[in-house]
Amino acid sequence: MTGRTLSSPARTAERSRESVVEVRDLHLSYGSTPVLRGVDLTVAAGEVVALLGPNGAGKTSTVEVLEGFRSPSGGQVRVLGQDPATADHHWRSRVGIVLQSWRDHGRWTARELLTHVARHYRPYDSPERRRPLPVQTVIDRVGLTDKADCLLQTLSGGQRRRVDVATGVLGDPDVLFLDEPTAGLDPEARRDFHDLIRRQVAESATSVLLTTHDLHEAEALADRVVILAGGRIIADGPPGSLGGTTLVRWTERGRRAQAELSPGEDSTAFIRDLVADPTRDVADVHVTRSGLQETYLAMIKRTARPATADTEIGENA
Ligand SMILES: Nc1ncnc2c1ncn2[C@@H]1O[C@H](COP(=O)(O)OP(=O)(O)OP(=O)(O)O)[C@@H](O)[C@H]1O
Repeated sequence: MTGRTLSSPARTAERSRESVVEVRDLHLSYGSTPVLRGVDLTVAAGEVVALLGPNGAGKTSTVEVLEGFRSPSGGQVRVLGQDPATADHHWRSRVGIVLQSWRDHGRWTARELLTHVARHYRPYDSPERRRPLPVQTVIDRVGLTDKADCLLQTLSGGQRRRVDVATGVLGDPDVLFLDEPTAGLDPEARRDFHDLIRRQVAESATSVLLTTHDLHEAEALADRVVILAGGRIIADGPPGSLGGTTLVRWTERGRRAQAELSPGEDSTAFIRDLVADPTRDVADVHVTRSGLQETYLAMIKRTARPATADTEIGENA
């Protein structure tokens, strides 16, 4: 495995929390084409995890396996303690899903659709977990108050996406899978969505796994960012641990020098010591900080090279 992983104390702390999603050595092929080649992934109770990766990396495929909509070629998958492929209706009532594509309910209003879906959650209501949430509450939370009684086919793409999200949270899920939930949303709707997810996690300790191409969203929302590329997880850690390297460049006795500091290192102290050292003739100090975006792009680029060789092996197999 290439790329960065969580430091071991953080990983140990995370493992000690109850795992709501547990994936070990997940393999998935379409025909003879392997897409997932040994994915390991955990989501702890109440944790928000963002799954990142380039187009075609296998994010949707992974989420579909976790939802029980697609059978893996190999590996172990547990969601809320059960195998999604064989889990029962009670399990399904505890899982919220927002797929990438719309369902076709254009001649219904948002309220009609949500009222219809809400009925399916009623048998799973309990004093500990009231299911479903009141339809009007969900409508208000996703910012559809003014559009709740309009036909879905008259709503904009972003408004329809809000309906999808509303459907996903209606059952007050224990775990919520969201496939590119904010694609096509305007900045205000995106912020509303982030607030909705934070509230869902705070009030119901819902665990969330979302796929996104928006690195700012991952940084803003996720406790942990997981990067999928070349069929494997190439990085896994809090957003701050995956970005934030600092490149310090300077000239010393007329020659160029540089140092790359990792996120935990104190760059201010490094620079202070550098310029204070009387034995070194340091000048022209430049500091560049890289965020998650730079780290992500560098990791994807590094992974792209061996992945080409892997593909050839896979095709010959
Ligand atoms: N039903 C299918 N049959 C054959 N190949 C498929 C099928 N679904 C997906 N694939 C292929 O599997 C790979 C992974 O697709 P997937 O949709 O899981 O990727 P993704 O990471 O979600 O991509 P994106 O970011 O573009 O949504 C792609 O190469 C895709 O063409």
